[in-house]
Amino acid sequence: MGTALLYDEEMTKYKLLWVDPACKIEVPERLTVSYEALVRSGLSDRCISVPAREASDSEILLVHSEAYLEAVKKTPYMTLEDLKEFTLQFGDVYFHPNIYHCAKLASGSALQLVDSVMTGKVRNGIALVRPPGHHSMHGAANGFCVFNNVAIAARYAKQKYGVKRVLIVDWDIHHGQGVQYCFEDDPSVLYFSWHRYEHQNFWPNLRESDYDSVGKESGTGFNVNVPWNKVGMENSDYLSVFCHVLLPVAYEFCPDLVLVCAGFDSAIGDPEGEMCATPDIFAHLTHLLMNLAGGKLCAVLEGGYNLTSLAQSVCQTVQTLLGDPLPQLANLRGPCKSAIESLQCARSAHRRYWSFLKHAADPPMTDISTKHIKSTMEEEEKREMAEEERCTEGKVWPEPPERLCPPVCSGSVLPDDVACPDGLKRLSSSKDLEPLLVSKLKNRSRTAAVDGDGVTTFSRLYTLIEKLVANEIRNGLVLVPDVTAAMCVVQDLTSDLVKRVLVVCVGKEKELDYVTTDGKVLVVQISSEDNEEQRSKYYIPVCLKKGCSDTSGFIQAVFGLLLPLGYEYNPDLVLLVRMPGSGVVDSMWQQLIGLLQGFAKGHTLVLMQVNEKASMGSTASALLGHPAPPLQELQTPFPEDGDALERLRERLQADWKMLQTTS
Ligand SMILES: CC(O)(O)NCCCCN
Ligand SMILES: [Zn+2]
Repeated sequence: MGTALLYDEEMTKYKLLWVDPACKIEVPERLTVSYEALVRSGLSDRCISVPAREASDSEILLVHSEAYLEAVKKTPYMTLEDLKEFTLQFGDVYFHPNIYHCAKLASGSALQLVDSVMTGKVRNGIALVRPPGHHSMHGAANGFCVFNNVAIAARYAKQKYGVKRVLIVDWDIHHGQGVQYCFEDDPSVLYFSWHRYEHQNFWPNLRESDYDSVGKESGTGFNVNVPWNKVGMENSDYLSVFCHVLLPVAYEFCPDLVLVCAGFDSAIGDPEGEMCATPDIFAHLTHLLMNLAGGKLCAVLEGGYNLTSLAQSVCQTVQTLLGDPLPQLANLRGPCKSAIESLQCARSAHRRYWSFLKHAADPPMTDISTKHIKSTMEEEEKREMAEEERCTEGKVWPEPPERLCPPVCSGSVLPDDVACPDGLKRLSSSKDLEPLLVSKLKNRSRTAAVDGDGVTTFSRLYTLIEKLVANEIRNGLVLVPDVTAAMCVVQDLTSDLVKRVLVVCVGKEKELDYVTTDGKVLVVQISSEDNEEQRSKYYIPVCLKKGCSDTSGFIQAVFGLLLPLGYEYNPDLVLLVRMPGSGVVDSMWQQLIGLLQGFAKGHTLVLMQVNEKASMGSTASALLGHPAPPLQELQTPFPEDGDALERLRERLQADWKMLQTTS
């Protein structure tokens, strides 16, 4: 299924008609540069164009009061003076004779997007709209927003499609207080927002934007705020919050629909955010949400005021929605001190509501919600300040790398008597291996026979790896008689082809004897085996008491450990090995394959034993980019597992900065 794109140039036909420094950045060009970038890059042609429409009164009244709607209805007939007068009652927003029309189109576009996704016409989509929505409230316009597009869409989805649970992810750099107020007592809508806060010194300066606003009454726990108390946040900070706060909660919540308040003022160069995350981060943020709700994701534009980074960020988001390979994110050095404090506060504020955060540490000693920034700046903060100057001063960043789609998505190497799953391209060995390599393989692999077909298998394997590295194929599935032997072979074959291989080993393995210490290979093993004494920087065993069949423990290990490690290690190839008898549940297996596609431009090599070929279909489906089915109702993870994972993280965080969640 495809990706919907909603855009209507009518929404460019309003602008600020008087002098107001707070509002001058909200210009029509925001929409035109975004759309034109999609056209120029060829991305718009790959989307399914869906027309905008006006939201009806009853749809707008799902969120707003009649009094407010009636008042806004009068604005098209107001004189300039009346419009100025009318505007004075609201904060940081302006009105225009045509803005009511555009606000109805913006909300209606969000509803069109929900219809397209919920009826299965498309898998996901984005609506390029203005005016934005997430600040507008029941009876008030605010922060350039007139109607709350995403809040209306959430209520509409519940009413029209009986959606039970809606996740709203707000990655705009401002707090969408309008959304928070709308759903804070509603357990069916989980609202997550990060936002520039600076201890309440940044607009809209609300006490309730802090991490301790967790929702109220039956909605307690369903409002997650992550305040940024410093500017200059980078890709590491954003990914850490996704891995250590949002994703565990989102997976436990198990939404039927994901709505994104897609504001791009959280990107580098934006005058409002003053952050340093690069536009390609949105490729990864989008990707990390795409395996929730069976892939049903609706992104609605909110803010974004640097026309260059806005256009780039929109393209990165759409390209991921279309299923293209992700760009590699280089040198992620882990969250900064301030981000860790925010992370730790948000996790500890929510640990009583979300079993995946149950083992989160206590809040930091320093009370970060005090209004006044500490007078004395520690050494670290001085250094960060210097870092910020350099980063926002420069306001230059590299153009996001091109994300080329390999001609073949998934290749397979299978025994001749095994049928190739639909969509996979069976590889035959293009050439025989050099005798030298064959002899190396012979004495390397422990299986007695690297007999005839063994060598054939190895040469096919080599061909597949060569094509992955050459980006002729995105990913591959390999079925072999003995995964352990094959693992060694792959190590040998890849050692001179790629710099870094992330090996994810699912299930226990007799002995893992090929772990390197030079960092060319990082092995993360998830099993019921407690190989703690063998642990080293590049061999990380994760023990689950009940093994891989315990999906709760498994998903916790994936978000709390595997993903942060993977981002920091930044491999050029991912080798995912499914040990026989691992017991991993198929939906979890597909989720894992989906998530691992975020690394190495999607170059994932899945190694399975022939006797597990029953799982080949679901493996192929995940490799071909189909969204993984939602995980069944997740039980509370076993306490010993959650505890062990926290301890393991604390021990590893000296070597791996992306594992830090405590200051
Ligand atoms: C949509 C938005 O969050 O970008 N609006 C920002 C308004 C800032 C007012 N000072
Ligand atoms: Zn914003």
